[in-house]
Amino acid sequence: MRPYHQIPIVECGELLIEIPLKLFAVESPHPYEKLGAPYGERSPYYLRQSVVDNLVQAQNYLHLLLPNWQIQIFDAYRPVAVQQFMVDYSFGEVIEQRKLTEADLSPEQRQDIWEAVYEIWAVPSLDEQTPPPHSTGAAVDVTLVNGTGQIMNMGSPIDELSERSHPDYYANSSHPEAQQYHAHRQLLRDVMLKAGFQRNPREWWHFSYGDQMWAWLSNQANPANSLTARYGRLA
Ligand SMILES: C[C@@H](N)C(=O)N[C@H](C)C(=O)O
Ligand SMILES: [Zn+2]
Repeated sequence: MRPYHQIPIVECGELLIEIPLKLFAVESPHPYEKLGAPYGERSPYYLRQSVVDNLVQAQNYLHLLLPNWQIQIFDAYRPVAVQQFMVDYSFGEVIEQRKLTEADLSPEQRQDIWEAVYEIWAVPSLDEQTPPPHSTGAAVDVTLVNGTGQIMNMGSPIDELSERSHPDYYANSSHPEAQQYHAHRQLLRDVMLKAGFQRNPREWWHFSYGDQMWAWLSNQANPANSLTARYGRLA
């Protein structure tokens, strides 16, 4: 359980709709589809209606500052089966990086690897009270692309299992490159928050609107609020 799982979900029934991809840059091929994640008939490029509206708004704010830049969509809707697939895939990746063999793992090593995986991945829970954020259609993983179509360097790739994923990892560095990374992360955060999103405190790329994490972060930022989540799990 994470603290945000205490937030009640009052499902509003809003539709999951296709993201108008022609308005955005898009990571292609889709990073999890190319790994064989089991989307079935579903597409990752769907979000709840208000979440799409806010994403368009975020890009409009970006255009006021930098007319030719774009928000690049890395991932959006993620069925629980895909969440499970990605969690298992990441577990395997850590084993490989550490040059271990799954059959030989001690219980402590296994536990340590799961802790590393769940630092950035949500548990693929089927409990309706604790849905993975992306399975609600409220969460989106994004980055920035400049006017010449180059993906901005944020100082770490999306989904890296390391402290570099923390949004403020480069905040106090005196290195000019690191300051650039932080400036890019702040720009992305500023336009997304202005459009109503909240950012995951552990990941510079993960934003959501209307889910439990969003309500919890909004309530933390303003203790006078007692927001509930408007989106629960879809599948
Ligand atoms: C790992 C990253 N892509 C992500 O989406 N993390 C959040 C917490 C999630 O799994 O919902
Ligand atoms: Zn995410």
